[in-house]
Amino acid sequence: MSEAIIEIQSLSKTFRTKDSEVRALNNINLTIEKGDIYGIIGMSGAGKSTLVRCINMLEKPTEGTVLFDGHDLSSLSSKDLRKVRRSMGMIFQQFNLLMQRTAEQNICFPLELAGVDKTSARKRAKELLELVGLTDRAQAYPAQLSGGQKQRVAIARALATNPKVLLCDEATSALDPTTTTSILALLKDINRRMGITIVIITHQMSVIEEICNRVAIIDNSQIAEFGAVEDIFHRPQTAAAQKLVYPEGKLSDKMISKRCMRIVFDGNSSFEPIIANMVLDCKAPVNIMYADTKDIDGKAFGQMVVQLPQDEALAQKMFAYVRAKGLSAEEVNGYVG
Ligand SMILES: Nc1ncnc2c1ncn2[C@@H]1O[C@H](COP(=O)(O)OP(=O)(O)OP(=O)(O)O)[C@@H](O)[C@H]1O
Repeated sequence: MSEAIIEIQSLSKTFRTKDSEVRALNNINLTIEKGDIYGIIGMSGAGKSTLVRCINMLEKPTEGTVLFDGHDLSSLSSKDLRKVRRSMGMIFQQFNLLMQRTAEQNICFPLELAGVDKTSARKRAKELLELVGLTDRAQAYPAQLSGGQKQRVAIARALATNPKVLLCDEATSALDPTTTTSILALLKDINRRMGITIVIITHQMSVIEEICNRVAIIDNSQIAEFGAVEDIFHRPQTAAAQKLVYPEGKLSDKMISKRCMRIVFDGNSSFEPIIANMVLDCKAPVNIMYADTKDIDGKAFGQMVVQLPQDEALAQKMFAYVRAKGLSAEEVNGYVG
């Protein structure tokens, strides 16, 4: 049975400066369950970083509560809060490593703060360096490491105190696509092997699709939509979700005032030439406005947007054809990114 590890209840955060007030979070309710890889996605300024900082109480909520493993964090003494924080590892976009310390010494750092003796700390650091694939770089300084390697050290450091949750704030945003994939694979492996719950803050839907099982979309300081990643990717309900899921920009100019069908390939169908067969079956041509599909072991993943014929009966026939093949299809009428 699933069990909540983080419960955010009616949480709001207002920043007050001398002459202004910013409501960064407005009535957030969110439950993250043990073992989840939970994505929190939104545009710049939506409130993502504030939310993650409220989860570990680096930022005190103006209203509402955060329950961590059943404990109301705002009711804890600072000593207890420090203890709980050790159960929440965190990694950042800019890695935040200590530049004057080697990889191994960076990993030992939180253990030293927790009062662990040097020998035990070094032993644990060695295990973690092995886990993140950096055994041979133990004595390297951050300046001698690539971005991906630095993030691996940061992950090892975050895991040093055996956290229950790993909070990742734009952890792959400074990395190239290949390195991003390898870091996400490492996080997935850590989640599976160690059972650590992972919270991923990002502005990239590709990150969510790659490793998260659940997602919350934060827009304008509020949760616009949340649920299983598959459901949101197939059927985004709100404008905020659609903006993230649809291939924005790449087709917006072409799609203005055109009636289109978005088809999602989720790996349940083999990659038969579905559009070609639909055209043959319906005896009407279509324009492919956008396609981002990939073939993995003979299964199709990704999405495609095709312009539908003007004729209503033909358009409906095309929807029926695609859905009969077990694919999800929805209309994106006059969508402008
Ligand atoms: N310490 C602060 N004082 C005043 N305003 C703040 C503070 N921290 C954040 N804000 C404001 O709160 C809002 C949300 O910011 P936040 O950094 O949480 O957004 P974000 O979604 O993480 O954005 P980004 O992806 O650009 O980092 C913004 O309007 C921001 O200017």
